[in-house]
Amino acid sequence: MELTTLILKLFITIAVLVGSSEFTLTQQYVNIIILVGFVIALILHGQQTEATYRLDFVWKQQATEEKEDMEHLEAYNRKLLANILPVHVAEHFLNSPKNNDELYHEQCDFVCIMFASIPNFSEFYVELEGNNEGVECLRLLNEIIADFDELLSEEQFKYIEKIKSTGATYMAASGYRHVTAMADYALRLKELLEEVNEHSFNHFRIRIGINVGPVVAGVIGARKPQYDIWGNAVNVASRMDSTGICDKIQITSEVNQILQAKGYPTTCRGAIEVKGKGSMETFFLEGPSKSPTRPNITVNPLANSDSKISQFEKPMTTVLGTISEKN
Ligand SMILES: Nc1ncnc2c1ncn2[C@@H]1O[C@H](COP(=O)(O)OP(=O)(O)OP(=O)(O)O)[C@@H](O)[C@H]1O
Repeated sequence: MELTTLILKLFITIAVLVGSSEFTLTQQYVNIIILVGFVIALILHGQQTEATYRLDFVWKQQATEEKEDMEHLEAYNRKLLANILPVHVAEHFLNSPKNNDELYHEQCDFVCIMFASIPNFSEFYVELEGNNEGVECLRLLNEIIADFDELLSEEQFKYIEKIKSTGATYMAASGYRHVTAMADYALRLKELLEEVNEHSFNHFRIRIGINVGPVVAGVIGARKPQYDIWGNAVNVASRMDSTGICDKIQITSEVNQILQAKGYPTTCRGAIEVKGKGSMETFFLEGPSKSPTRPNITVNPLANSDSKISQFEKPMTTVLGTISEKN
């Protein structure tokens, strides 16, 4: 603005001088050339300023778009990670420094572990031309596992964490306050498979085992991290499944003690031989709790007072089978 005023003033001064008789014709030409040069310089300056402003605007817009893209990517990565790992573990990895190769592990004093298998799925799985070399069988298994996953998004099961599914075996865990939720979940799995059988005209049978005890939780692998739990309590839970009976939920005496106190009907199976454990008395969970008002917190006869609250106490977001389901 100031520059424009200055130029105008200069123009007027020159015009006055040009008009005066003191100036010769040559001087007048020189002055006109100077004036024209000045005007051209002014126009060029104006254009340059406008170009700079435009460029600045485009860069700012690009920076905003890139920032938004980065934010979307970060949110997407968080979602992906939350599908693979429990939320608190995913947070740990997101907040830890890059190239952190340290093994992530946690000692959990008391966890409820469940294994649920469909033993006769292997009979159903056949690779034939008619079923797209077995793909149709896998499609049905995927639907069953996705239904099991979907159940976990219900409010009452939010403290249950899916650990993994291996073939036709589904593994989940919960904190010590949620043994009853795990029992309810196991009962729902049975109902769900019955519904699947009705709709698909199949005769799948489910066999479930539940145990409680201390575990070590950790993440194995860097490029394809897998969250898992290990320990004798996990082995016994797996044995409760593998030594179980189809359509039954086999539980250890510790689980039985907790569930009975909460009004769940159970029956004693008697002593069975468990590899690595010898003879174990086990029980079957027969149905839902008969207690009308069942408090959320389960009194745990095994937990000592200074027992650490495991990470399973934290509510987990739904862990769905396929990544795309959550996005
Ligand atoms: N984190 C886990 N995920 C899946 N399965 C597990 C896990 N930990 C233990 N198991 C299963 O628990 C079962 C009992 O384990 P254990 O170590 O007592 O026996 P094993 O001799 O290694 O197993 P097996 O007799 O099946 O060969 C095994 O079948 C094992 O696959």
